[in-house]
Amino acid sequence: MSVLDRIGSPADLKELDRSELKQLAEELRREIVQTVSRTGGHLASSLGVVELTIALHRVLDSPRDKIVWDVGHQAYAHKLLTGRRDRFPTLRQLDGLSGFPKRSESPHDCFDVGHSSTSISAALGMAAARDRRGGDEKIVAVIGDGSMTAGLAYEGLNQAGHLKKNLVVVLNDNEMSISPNVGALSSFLSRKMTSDFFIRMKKEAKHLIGAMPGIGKELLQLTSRAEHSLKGFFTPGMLFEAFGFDYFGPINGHNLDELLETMQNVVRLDGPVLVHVVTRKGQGFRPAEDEPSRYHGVGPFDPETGEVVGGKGGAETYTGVFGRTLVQMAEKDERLVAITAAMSEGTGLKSFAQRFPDRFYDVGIAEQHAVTFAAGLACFGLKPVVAIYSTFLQRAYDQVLHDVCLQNLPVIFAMDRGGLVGADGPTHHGTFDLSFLRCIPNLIFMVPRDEVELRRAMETARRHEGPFAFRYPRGKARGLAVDGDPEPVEIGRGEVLRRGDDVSIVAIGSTVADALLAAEMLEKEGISAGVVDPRFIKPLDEKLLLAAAESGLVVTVEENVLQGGFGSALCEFYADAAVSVPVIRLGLPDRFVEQGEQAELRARYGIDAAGIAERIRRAFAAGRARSAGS
Ligand SMILES: Cc1ncc(C[n+]2csc(CCOP(=O)(O)OP(=O)(O)O)c2C)c(N)n1
Ligand SMILES: CC(=O)[C@@H](O)[C@H](O)COP(=O)(O)O
Ligand SMILES: [Mg+2]
Repeated sequence: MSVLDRIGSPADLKELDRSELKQLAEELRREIVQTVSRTGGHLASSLGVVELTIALHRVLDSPRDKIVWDVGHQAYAHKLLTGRRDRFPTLRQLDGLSGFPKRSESPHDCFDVGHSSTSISAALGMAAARDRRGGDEKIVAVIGDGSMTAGLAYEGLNQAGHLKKNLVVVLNDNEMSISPNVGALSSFLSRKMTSDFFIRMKKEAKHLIGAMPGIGKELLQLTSRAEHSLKGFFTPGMLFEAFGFDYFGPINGHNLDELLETMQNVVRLDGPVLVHVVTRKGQGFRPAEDEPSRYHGVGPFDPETGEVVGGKGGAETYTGVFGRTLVQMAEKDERLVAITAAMSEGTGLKSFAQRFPDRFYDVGIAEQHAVTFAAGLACFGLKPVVAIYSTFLQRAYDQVLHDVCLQNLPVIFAMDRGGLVGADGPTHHGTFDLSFLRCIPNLIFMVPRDEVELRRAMETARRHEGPFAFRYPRGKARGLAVDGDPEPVEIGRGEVLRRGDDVSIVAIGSTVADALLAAEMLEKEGISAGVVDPRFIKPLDEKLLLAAAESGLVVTVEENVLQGGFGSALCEFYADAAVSVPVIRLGLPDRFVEQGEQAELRARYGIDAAGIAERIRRAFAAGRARSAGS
């Protein structure tokens, strides 16, 4: 029987001796690699915190005590130790175990996550609530150095230092976000200390200077000004101490003895404490150690060699088309600059960064800043392209509205992962943007149906002197030829793709292809369906929509929530124009959609070709039944 076989709940960890704990770390890593090699998932981050997870569960009493994981993409060992081993093979599958902590999944998951940098605020809220009701639960937030680049984390630190609640923040520092971590803070944290003695010496020198009666404060300020010669006095701890935290570290996050000793001590302390743990992303699996970005979120791979299976060949991804086209455009238009919030791989900006290093900005996980930074660039005549996942743009809503659109600034929002993203599930589906952007004045919003149209959207956006957004899906494009310079489209002009007398299917973005397939199916059954691509969510092609109504039945299709989405826009327009026509709206319901493959989810929610055809078939069957009855 393996050590892992003996762990039914975290309480069982307390029965193990130290050597068994080390054995457990190995077994957890093996189990994670084996499973993720089949399911895909966030491998490198999870491998990096195996010892930390064991130490926390050994010292704490979960679920009474709380571990608040930031992002939650590193929580696989936590899942395995908290009674979910039998379901682990279903990780990230339809109706399976979530890739992130989820309160509905286990009492050991105390906060739902997926987006970053929430852990300190959430943990502080729990600590404040605990104290109001007079509890003594221990509350620990675990946040990565990448997630510490977000302003939200500092808002939490700031209030924690003020409230002085008992709270432990573990900073898991592996010098990596998805790509190597960026920014001044990252350089500060990774300043290497040469020995324990040296660290202590610096700390004591700082305390000594600061404590000098009368002049300590001034002297400390002086030392910071004389930056060059006295740089060595400053340790990462000073930053957190300034926020009112007691700082411990840096400690080796793969040394269980060191971790256990530190955690045992810090959870007993009063007030906010920060433990700086240094780990290696991908620890224990060579390919992931060597290429942590590649194995951050990885598809199925060979567990022996790490070689990723599948994925190669076939059509290029939308992301690839976007990245390649942006480089091509930037060669000709010097105003174009590109911005990412820590997602240079995911948004396809790697080649742009290589080709135009001084026109590329990775701002860290700081979506709000990314958008306002773009607004500033635009004020000085540049044309910033904010390449961002739809789901992460949610973070920067006010910046889009207040800093860009209100001032009518020419910022381009290239929204990747629009629509259903698949295995990451509800935290990551980009299924709200049609609704939340549609209501913002000045913004032009196009949803290209394929890669040819994506490139045309980019060119249209480049020429437009105001805010312009376009969204495109995760995954492979349609394999169409995309050479040469893209032609712009007329803003607000859609297209009739197929004529039909009985029903008009008005489909937007990636749903257009399915609408065309559905129309073909229906034709064989004697239903003549037209297909219209309105191209723009805003402004609407009113003439085209009026013409669509002439068929006597309009069906809208979108990969977005129905509330406030494209179908709503069409109905509002028909109401305002006093057009009376039955409209059937197909899209996502008013609830969070689960994880699963994109195709599985589209089928489940009836927005694939079969679903669209079936809904129209039913409408005609009901119509026939009605006329038979009258
Ligand atoms: C608001 C938000 N923006 C971007 C992301 C995408 N993302 C997920 S993990 C990650 C890097 C996190 O780095 P870190 O916190 O250091 O964790 P590590 O993977 O290094 O353990 C990023 C950028 C996200 N989840 N949330
Ligand atoms: C945890 C997180 O937010 C990212 O790692 C995300 O899972 C990336 O998604 P893609 O795989 O679509 O790039
Ligand atoms: Mg990191």
